[in-house]
Amino acid sequence: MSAQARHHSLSDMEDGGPAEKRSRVDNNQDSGMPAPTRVTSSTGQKKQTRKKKRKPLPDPCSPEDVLWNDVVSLLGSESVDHKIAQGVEWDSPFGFREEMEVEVSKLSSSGDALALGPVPHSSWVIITPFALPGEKIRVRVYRNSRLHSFADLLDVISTNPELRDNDRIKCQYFGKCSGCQYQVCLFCLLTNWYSTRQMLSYEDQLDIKRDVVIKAYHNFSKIPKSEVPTVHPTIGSPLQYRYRTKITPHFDAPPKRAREAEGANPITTIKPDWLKIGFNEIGKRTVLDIEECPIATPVLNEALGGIRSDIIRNIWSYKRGVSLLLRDSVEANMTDTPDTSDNIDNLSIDMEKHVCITDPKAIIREKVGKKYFEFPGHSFFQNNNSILIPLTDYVRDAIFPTSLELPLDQRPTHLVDAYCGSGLFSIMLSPHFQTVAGIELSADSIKFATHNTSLNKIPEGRCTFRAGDAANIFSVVSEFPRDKTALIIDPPRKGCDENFIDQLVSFRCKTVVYVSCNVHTQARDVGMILDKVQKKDSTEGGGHYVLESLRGFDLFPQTAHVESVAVLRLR
Ligand SMILES: C[S@@+](CC[C@H](N)C(=O)[O-])C[C@H]1O[C@@H](n2cnc3c(N)ncnc32)[C@H](O)[C@@H]1O
Repeated sequence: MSAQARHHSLSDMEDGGPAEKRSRVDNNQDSGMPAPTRVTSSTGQKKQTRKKKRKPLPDPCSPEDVLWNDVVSLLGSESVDHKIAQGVEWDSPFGFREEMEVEVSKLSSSGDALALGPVPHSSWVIITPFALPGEKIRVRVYRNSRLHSFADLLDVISTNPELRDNDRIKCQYFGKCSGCQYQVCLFCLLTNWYSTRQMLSYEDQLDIKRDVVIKAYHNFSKIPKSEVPTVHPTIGSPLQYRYRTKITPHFDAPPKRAREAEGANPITTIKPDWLKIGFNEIGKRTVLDIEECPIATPVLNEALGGIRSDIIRNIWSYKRGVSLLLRDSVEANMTDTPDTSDNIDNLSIDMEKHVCITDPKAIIREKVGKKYFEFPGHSFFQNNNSILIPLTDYVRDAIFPTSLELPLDQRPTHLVDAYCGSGLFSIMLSPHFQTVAGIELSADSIKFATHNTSLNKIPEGRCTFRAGDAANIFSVVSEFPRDKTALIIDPPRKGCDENFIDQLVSFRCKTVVYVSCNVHTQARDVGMILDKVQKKDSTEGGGHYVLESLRGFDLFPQTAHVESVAVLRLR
């Protein structure tokens, strides 16, 4: 669900009480309809006419669009088409703060409960957080949209014992905190990203994430069903709590009235009531005070206490709110040199000494298997270290499938790493290639990707990195032997642009492994690649891609997000 949609804004809550709000929703302002215009009738009385103006439809593949597809799938496309033909798809039967009981039918791709409205409004969908399929719930509507309304969960009247076990919830802030939304890369801010799944067993979480991958390819890839492989079970994270290596809690500066009441600015050790240091409260713009975050690594939680005390002591000196950065870093140990052999077997990282770094300019160090990665605190690195060996091994095995049993002289020798960050895939897989070329937009990350090749003593000249738009890599690697080249793509949430895809289609190397934290844009891009390659193949020859495999990786346990890996092979 979109951040916009979930965060029923302060104005929703503050400007006017329920009655005023109720009339606003009845007038369809919240549902994208314009305010009624007042005209004077022949009797001199004012009456209202309504000019219908449609709200723009969501951008394809946006979180709103993903949700709309879930709504259509629950209502059935015939019923939806019928409502649209009647022009009533924005006419919600529900008013602001209207309460009702519904039964949850399924979960949306962002992890919210979808229910049909109570009879006679069962061709309208109600969307609520924290409830599970099969549960009877009481909800209160706070916003209407196209054939659906968003509602707060008031009560779970009857639970689904097959799915829900509240004893599994390990976080005291569960149900209130939207913190994870603020802990991921910038593009993840566009989506709601919080811990909604703790009441589920881990196996159920993995199954649900597999369904998200299936649905994404069904709704967004435009690939014929017969050409979409059976999605493999989601690979679980070795750590399901204490895994996040980066958190970004925040706090507001003292409000004016508190400053005035305080007079001077004394140093204090007692936290004023208004001071909250943590993550946003779900559905609000207020901060929820967080003393520990169970999905963050232990060193971050240990540091959080001291950081909070420092803020409390100096709170009166802050003129503005602050967003903090806490990153888990392996302390540099000169006796612990990176492994230079071609063996990238996993080593336990438990022996490492970890520290919490808060300076965005400071260098963070992570260890993945036997390799080290250094990068500035402000730059991108995957946030769940515990699953990086399974993930990079999986990508390696996709490029060198044992099932193909290729003779040595036909094995891939060249790797292209698009959107390479500070070189994770390039460096982890470098022992298996003669030549690796990476590209990445952030010049800082590229500086560190190059540094990481020396840090890991990768033979000189094997890995080269350049800063720039990913599409620029194809002119650099034009001499690579296509039948022995593999391409890894790991773009941000918005996916690849069409220029990149066009050049990929012309380049057409043997294997493409597409890793993505947004399976919906991945499905769209993979569909486009297959389509464009097929058209080119039918006119120019050169082979077409098949979508060989699809699988989710749980980089984000306890949240609704899934990392998806698609493997394309040229035939
Ligand atoms: C999901 S991260 C993956 C990074 C890396 N593969 C890793 O696993 O650490 C996506 C990366 O794409 C970079 N990026 C964003 N837009 C880009 C573009 N147009 N061209 C190249 N890189 C881009 C971002 O800076 C970010 O480092």
